[in-house]
Order: sequence, then C-alpha cells, then structure tokens
Amino acid sequence: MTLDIQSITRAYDGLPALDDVSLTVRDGEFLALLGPSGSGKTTLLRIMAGLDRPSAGQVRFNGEDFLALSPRERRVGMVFQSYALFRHMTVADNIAFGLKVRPRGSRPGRAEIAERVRDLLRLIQLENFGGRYPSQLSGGQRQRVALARALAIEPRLLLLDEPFGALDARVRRDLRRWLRQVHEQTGVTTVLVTHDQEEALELADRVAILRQGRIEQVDTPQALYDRPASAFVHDFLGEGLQLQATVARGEVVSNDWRAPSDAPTGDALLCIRPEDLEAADHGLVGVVMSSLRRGDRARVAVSLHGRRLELDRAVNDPLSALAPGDPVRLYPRRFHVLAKSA
Ligand SMILES: Nc1ncnc2c1ncn2[C@@H]1O[C@H](COP(=O)(O)OP(=O)(O)OP(=O)(O)O)[C@@H](O)[C@H]1O
Repeated sequence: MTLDIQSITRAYDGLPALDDVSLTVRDGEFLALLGPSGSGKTTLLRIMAGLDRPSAGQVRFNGEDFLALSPRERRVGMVFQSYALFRHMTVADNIAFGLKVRPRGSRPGRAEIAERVRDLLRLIQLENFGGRYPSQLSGGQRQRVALARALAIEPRLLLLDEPFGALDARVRRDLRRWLRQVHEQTGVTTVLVTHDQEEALELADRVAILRQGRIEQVDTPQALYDRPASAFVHDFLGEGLQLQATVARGEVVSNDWRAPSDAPTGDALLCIRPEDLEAADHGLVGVVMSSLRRGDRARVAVSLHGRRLELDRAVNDPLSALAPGDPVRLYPRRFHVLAKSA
C-alpha cells in the first residue's frame, strides 16, 4: 500500500502552490507534511484525497492511477481542523455514517455496523458516549469522534489536516500521544498536515519539510534535526545558530573556532544546536545577556557573533553561574556543516 507522488505541480492563477513535488509514503507509515503557512501542505493533502487535481504529475497507490478514482473510490479517511461532525446525529450515528451510506452490495449488516461502532468507541476511549450529540462533547472528544468516523470505513489511507489545530496546548499534547497509539494499533498509512514542528517530530516516522511549494527534505525526525539538508530546515526545526564558515584541508573554521570536518572544501554554514554548546576555555566568544533560574534549571541567554541564543542548563552547569555582562567561551560538542549553496 504505497502512495507514490511523482512530479506534482499545482498552480493557482499562474502561481505554483506546488512545484514539481515527488514523495513516497510507505505502507503503514506515519508521515507528516510540515512547513510554514502557504507552503502547499493542504494543497498536497487535498490532491491525495481527490478533492483537488494537479496541473501536472502522477499519483499512484500500489501502482494504481489514483487520479482516475473519485474520492470515495480511493477509500481515504479524512479529518480536518474544524470538527465537521453532523450536529443532528449522535456520536454512534456519526461514526456509522460512512458505512450506512455505502451501496447496498457492500454495506455491512446492522449488527456488524453496531459492532464496528462499539470497537471504534473503545479505540477512541469514549465507550459510553455513543448516545451523545456533538454539542455535548469537548473539542478534544469531538476530534476523537471525527477520527473514529474516518476509520470506520477501514480506509486505505488516513489524511489529517491540522486535526488538533483548534485545541489548546495541553489537549493537543495528550491527543498527540493518543493518536500515535491509535496508529500503532490500526497500522493505517497516515499523512498529517501540521505547521507545529513539535507535533510533527513527536508523531511521525518521517517528516517532509515544505517551503514555497517544494519539498526541502524528507527524513526521520532525528535525521532532520541532526543533519538538516538546508539552512531553512535547520532554522525551522527549533533553536539554532548558523555561522559563516570555511572548510579547507579537512578543517572547518568559523570566527575564533576550528575543528576537523570531512565536508567539501569551500564556503560553508556552520549549524549548531544550543544543547550542543558547552562552556570551555576555548571556542566561540560570546557574552551573557540574561540568566533566569527556575527550580533546578537555568535559562541563560547568550549573544554569540550577533545572534541571541537561549541555553537551558542544570543549575550546577558552569554556564548557570554566570551573570549578565560576563564574557563566555562556548565550544560546540556537535555541529553540522552545510555547503554554502544549501
Ligand atoms: N483555492 C485557491 N485559490 C487560490 N490560491 C490558493 C488556493 N488554495 C491555496 N492557494 C494558494 O496556494 C498556496 C499554498 O496553499 P496551502 O493551503 O496548500 O498552504 P498550507 O501550507 O496548507 O498553508 P496553511 O498552513 O496556512 O494552511 C498559498 O500561496 C495559497 O494562497
């Protein structure tokens, strides 16, 4: 059950929302489409669902031409940010809806539908809520029902567009963990659109980073974080420092710091994560801007070659003892070198 997207382009009024995008979603995989607003995530998801058509390119599912099929024939389940439940139907009827509207030949019997609904209510941990109406549920509960409704038809592909976007941060975090568990239980190939990097990194097996209608990189969360393919990806996935550098004779040199590197010779960008910097007697020269203790942690803001960086440290870390105005030298324990063209 592999979804293969080949060289998709979609233009609106001559402006490309998607520009030559190719992507493979593997069988049983949880893949996130992550990118800033307007980067083309929803457009790509809608093309997968059959709600929109590309101007050029192919979409194949297990080798079958997906573009020749209607949304219903594709058998995809969808969940959107807005709950989109039927207000006049109970939770159980909402979940059963996709099965009840099937043509007679493929429609399961009443008892079978009731059993499926019971199983799904158990899966979404709302066993006793089948008789309620959507207005009697919290936002998080409604989204769980929306997911059960999408799963009821036993979709070949589950497409989620910012499903937790309208919920508060705490509920989002809980639902995120829960959704990952549901994915592990059902094994349905899933594509999630989000602009929340934490959500993508925590939930997905692989993440595709979109920017201005193009895919910048597709990789596991760890690889994206540690080995970004471009300055954009490094910057987009959390706090980081990017410094001009040069690679020559097996060494990367930036400002007052150098280290062995097997990166290609030439101008480069040195990418560093704040957690990889440690106080040392040599390394990059900076100055402490502020320091705030909270319990056994300290947040130390450092200015380093014109960039402000927040460092989260244990109170017994040497950095935590510094005061605003103190000079500091920071040594990158780990770093990533990008060729200048990236
Ligand atoms: N129906 C439309 N008509 C014209 N332009 C559109 C239409 N739908 C999307 N676009 C444009 O295509 C580009 C990509 O939009 P899309 O909704 O796919 O982005 P997105 O990454 O999902 O953004 P967001 O995170 O804000 O939802 C944007 O520049 C948008 O303005």
